[in-house]
Amino acid sequence: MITVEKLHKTIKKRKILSDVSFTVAQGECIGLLGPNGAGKTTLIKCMTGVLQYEQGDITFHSKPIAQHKQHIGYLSQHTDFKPWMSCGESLRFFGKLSGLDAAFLNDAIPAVLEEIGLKDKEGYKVEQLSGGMKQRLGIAQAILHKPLLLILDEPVSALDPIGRNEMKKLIARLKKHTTIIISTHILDDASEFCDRYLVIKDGTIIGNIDSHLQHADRRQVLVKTAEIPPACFTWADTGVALIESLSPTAFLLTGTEQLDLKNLVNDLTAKELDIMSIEFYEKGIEEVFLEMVSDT
Ligand SMILES: Nc1ncnc2c1ncn2[C@@H]1O[C@H](COP(=O)(O)OP(=O)(O)OP(=O)(O)O)[C@@H](O)[C@H]1O
Repeated sequence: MITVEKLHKTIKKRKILSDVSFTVAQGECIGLLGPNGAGKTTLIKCMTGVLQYEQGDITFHSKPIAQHKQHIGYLSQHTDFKPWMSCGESLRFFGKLSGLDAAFLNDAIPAVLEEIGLKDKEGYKVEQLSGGMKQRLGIAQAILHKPLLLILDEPVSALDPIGRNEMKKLIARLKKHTTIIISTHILDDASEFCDRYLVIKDGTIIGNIDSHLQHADRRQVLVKTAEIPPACFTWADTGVALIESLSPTAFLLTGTEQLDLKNLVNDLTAKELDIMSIEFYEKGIEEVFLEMVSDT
């Protein structure tokens, strides 16, 4: 379990993080979301010990997180590999810096390169790698020592759709045995592997979105019809206050209070509307996020 409690961080006399508190349970995969400049990277740097903070506590299994550095894997926003080094040399260099011994690295490097889809690239120079490949090498460096906690700062930002897809599969594999915190702006991808999201804005956590919760607003119903409703059709007397046409055959209905799906189906069928599907409207993570950051 990771606990961040009342964290405050000031940079150049400017408050960057203010009273940040949250917990992450073992095995959870948490998405850290927020607009540009919200403080995500600063928070991550405080958690990984890259930055000091003037107030607050960060603990991992009840001990200061600084005592668990060997259990943390970190992919920074900008990887810092030397272009003239090969992938294998780079991993060996960072592995040695982390105190990993040569015998361990001999086995671990080919295995991790295979895991992240850079098999056979051990001898490739970093300067020969694409941006996406470099980002994958960054992940390799972060997971080389088999960390218990993996913190990834925008791991998919430089990847093409194929690379993103591979990354999603990799994260899905890693989350089986690793607690993961991911900062990302690519919310649709994150929704495939995150259990929960922390939303940060102006250095403060403004909300927590549980991805298992259905973001359905029971006042909103999405109706799709088999055909364009006839000109004589009217939505009147169905208890619906607002109708938004999303397409000629898709309508978002909003009631002043919770809508009763069964009554609505009966009313619309009585009006001979040819319903193809009807369901409570479920907001996507992006829509929920945008509402949160614009409301506060
Ligand atoms: N070394 C620094 N000196 C001055 N200001 C800084 C420094 N590092 C960060 N900041 C400021 O702190 C704020 C938070 O930055 P941070 O990089 O943590 O945000 P972020 O949420 O990660 O943004 P992004 O999504 O754009 O990466 C920004 O206003 C940034 O300008």
